[in-house]
Amino acid sequence: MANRIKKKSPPPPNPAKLSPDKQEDVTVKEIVKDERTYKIAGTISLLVALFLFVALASYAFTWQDDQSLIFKFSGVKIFSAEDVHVNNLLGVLGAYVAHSFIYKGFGVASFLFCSFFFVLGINLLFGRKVFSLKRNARYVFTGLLVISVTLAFIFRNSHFSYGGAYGELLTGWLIKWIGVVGTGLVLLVAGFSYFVWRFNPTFTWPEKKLAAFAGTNASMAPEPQPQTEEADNNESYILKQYKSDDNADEARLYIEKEVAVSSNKLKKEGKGVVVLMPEDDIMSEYPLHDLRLVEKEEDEPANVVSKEEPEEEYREVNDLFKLEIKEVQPDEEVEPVIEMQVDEAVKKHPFKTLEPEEFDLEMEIKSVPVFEDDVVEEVQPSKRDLKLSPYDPMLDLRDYKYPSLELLETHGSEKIVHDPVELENNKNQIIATLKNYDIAIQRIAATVGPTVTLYEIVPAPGVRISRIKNLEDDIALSLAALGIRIIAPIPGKGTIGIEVPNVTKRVVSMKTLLSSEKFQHNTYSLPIAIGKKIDNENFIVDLATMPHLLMAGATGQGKSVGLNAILVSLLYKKHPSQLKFVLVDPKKVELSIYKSIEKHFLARLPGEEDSIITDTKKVVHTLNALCIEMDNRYDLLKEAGCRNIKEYNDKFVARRLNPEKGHQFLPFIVLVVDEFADLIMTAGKEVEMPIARLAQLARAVGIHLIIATQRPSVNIITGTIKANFPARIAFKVSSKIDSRTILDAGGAEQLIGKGDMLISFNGEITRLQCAFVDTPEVDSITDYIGDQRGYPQAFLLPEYVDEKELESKDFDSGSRDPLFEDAARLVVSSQIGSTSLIQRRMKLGYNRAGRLMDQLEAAGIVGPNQGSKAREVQVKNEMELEEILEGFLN
Ligand SMILES: Nc1ncnc2c1ncn2[C@@H]1O[C@H](COP(=O)(O)OP(=O)(O)OP(=O)(O)O)[C@@H](O)[C@H]1O
Repeated sequence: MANRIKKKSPPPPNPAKLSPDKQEDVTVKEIVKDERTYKIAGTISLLVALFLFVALASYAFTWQDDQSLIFKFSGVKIFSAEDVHVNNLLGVLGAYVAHSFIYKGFGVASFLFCSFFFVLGINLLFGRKVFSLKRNARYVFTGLLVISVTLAFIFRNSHFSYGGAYGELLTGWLIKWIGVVGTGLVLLVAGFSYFVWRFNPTFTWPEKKLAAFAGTNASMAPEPQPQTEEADNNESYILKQYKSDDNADEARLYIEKEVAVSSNKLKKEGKGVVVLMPEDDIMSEYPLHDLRLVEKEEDEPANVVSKEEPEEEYREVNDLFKLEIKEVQPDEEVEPVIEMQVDEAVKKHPFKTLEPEEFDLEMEIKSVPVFEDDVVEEVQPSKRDLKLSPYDPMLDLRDYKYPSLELLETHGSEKIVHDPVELENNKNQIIATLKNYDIAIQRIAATVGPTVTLYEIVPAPGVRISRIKNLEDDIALSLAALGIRIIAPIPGKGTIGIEVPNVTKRVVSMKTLLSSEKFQHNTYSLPIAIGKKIDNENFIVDLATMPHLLMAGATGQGKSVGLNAILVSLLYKKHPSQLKFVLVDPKKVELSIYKSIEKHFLARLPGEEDSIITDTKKVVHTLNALCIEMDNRYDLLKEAGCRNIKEYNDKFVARRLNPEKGHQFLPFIVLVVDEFADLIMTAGKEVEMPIARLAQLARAVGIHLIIATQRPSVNIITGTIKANFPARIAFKVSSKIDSRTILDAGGAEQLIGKGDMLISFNGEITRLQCAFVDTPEVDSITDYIGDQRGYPQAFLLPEYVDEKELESKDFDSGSRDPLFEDAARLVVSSQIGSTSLIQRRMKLGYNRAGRLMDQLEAAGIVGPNQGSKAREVQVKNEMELEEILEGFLN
């Protein structure tokens, strides 16, 4: 029957039978996971804490009677005994527990158990880490040991068990091993250490704290840094604590206690000052002490290697130099590659090796480039190898010494002055302001820079970024600070940045930047140290990759200092043979300090007196001359089959380009214009066109432009100029429009001046504190360079002849060219009557060189034109020439 029924229709599953299994599983998990379980457990834990506290406290008053009762019933039996009346407020249980904890356990120190259950209860009840349980457990454990032993020792003759059984046991051992005095001393030190560890009292002599710390933590301390003792003290203290326990609560204690945090030590940890709120914290209910402190890395000062070459290198250089002079006997037909004085000496002593002292140091001594083309079959292999050793352009000024860092000064303190109170106030203000507009945030972190602090905010999901951006002014108002800048969002980070100026600003010294590892050891062609980023990283870039720089800022905001910083960086890294500056200074004062390095680093037009160009007309000529130089360089590159100056110079150094075919080592040329607005106002297109042309094309041939202006308006910085200056610097400007003109973005009007700047480079806008270098420092650097032996004159740019001027000027063929004497000396000393020689050596245009040659012919110095051959030089030596020239004077 039953079977039949089954076959017909199986009975429906009985839910009552199936469900219990499944439910049981889920319920256990759910119960464990359920937050109510935590809350109940928390409440129980709090109750235990309270129970313990009352029982222990009560025991202190009732212990005598209760203790005798417990002994009477020999422990737990007291619970089953009838007619027992204990005095403890919590009855038999209270009396028994208190007796177990105090008498049989740790004495008075047992109160510490209350704190453990209290912390556990609070954390469970509130569902988050209000206090650190781990830390508390450590304190409780150590406290139990130290306090119980200490009290047992002090009250060892008392009836009340102050130290409990454990305390008394340990004290007994200690007294046995090291005597009463020894135990007393050990306990004193242990008690004091525990107190310091637990409460970290502030002592009035910071040096002492340093010593104590250094002594006890020598193994943890990072390698020593060259810095002040005081700075070391503060920083290591905080870091050590933070490092030893990666716990926000731990850090809190020290942030609250330490006011100033200096930078150098912190940077060793490879981090920056970043203050973080815990991930899940929201809004201002959490005070600053929930923040975490981390330090960002600052570039380590490099082991500055003196640029002075070692003795051996000098010897090598000299050997090479001697050999080259001996080997390269100028062919009669070929223009000599060394200067006349050297030629003469070699002619007189054809087989004598010249010692460097035999030259007049003031005359131009050119190292002799020997090139593959010159190597003739007869040259013996060994000599040939020597001849082909790489050409060194520095040999011309082979004893040039680079300026040393001692010429620079450290301005103010290098410490990051980081005031926790200021941080807390700003953070709370930001959070409160955002809260007023119903903007919730998830997380806030602060990075303390030299002049501004960046607060990075992660908004709660669903908050529109534009809303925060629109509150810029409100936040500025609530922080009562100028120079608030909001970056929403920070590119590549997904956070919103609020930059708030620091109350105490730090000057970034040029010396710090130049002594950094990054500056000392980089492979940049034109390294420039501009300043420090907000995270204290040094901003050092290659001008050659920029490749031109536009700089703007209202008057007095740090432009000139910025220009000096760039020029000084280059002077520290480049040899005079590698770099030339063309300085244009319509204001006439700013760049005049560089006059003393004229014969080392400056370039000028032929026939000009002054290397620093202040006259607009001459600026136009100079810019056009630079364009000619650019074209000439392109011709050379084309001929050499090179794409850029680096390839070309490498090839030249490897002696694969023949100087007789016009090839030469090409120094970089950096054009600096201090006040561009003045030039545009007076010369307009005449200036704009060559600048635009240079900016478009000159990069590959090693000509770079740095142009500064006070007035970044659209009629000064035109579209053509802007399009060709991808790297731009803005110091504080007076309006948002100016900021847009220079950076294509607002923000520069919010800067706070004194070197606070924004740089737009590689499509990113970065806020920097510009490095500070004072005029006396620049003076001492230029004097140091200027006092050394230089070239006979500034580097000559090609001559530029303004066709219009030429036409308007009625050229008097009777009067001699001002360069006549120079040309005559050149022709006589080289004994080559060639127009192209004059053109090349004197950097003149063809017309002027031709005219000079005609005048030389008329004066009887050279013979008539002989077609493709050079003219005959009729004056055979300089004495004869001097007589002729004197004759002209009379
Ligand atoms: N990087 C900096 N760090 C600290 N202070 C600075 C910095 N740059 C400039 N200053 C301060 O600002 C002053 C003015 O700077 P600077 O002469 O460079 O301004 P400027 O923009 O060139 O002005 P102007 O256009 O009138 O020549 C300096 O004398 C100096 O006190």
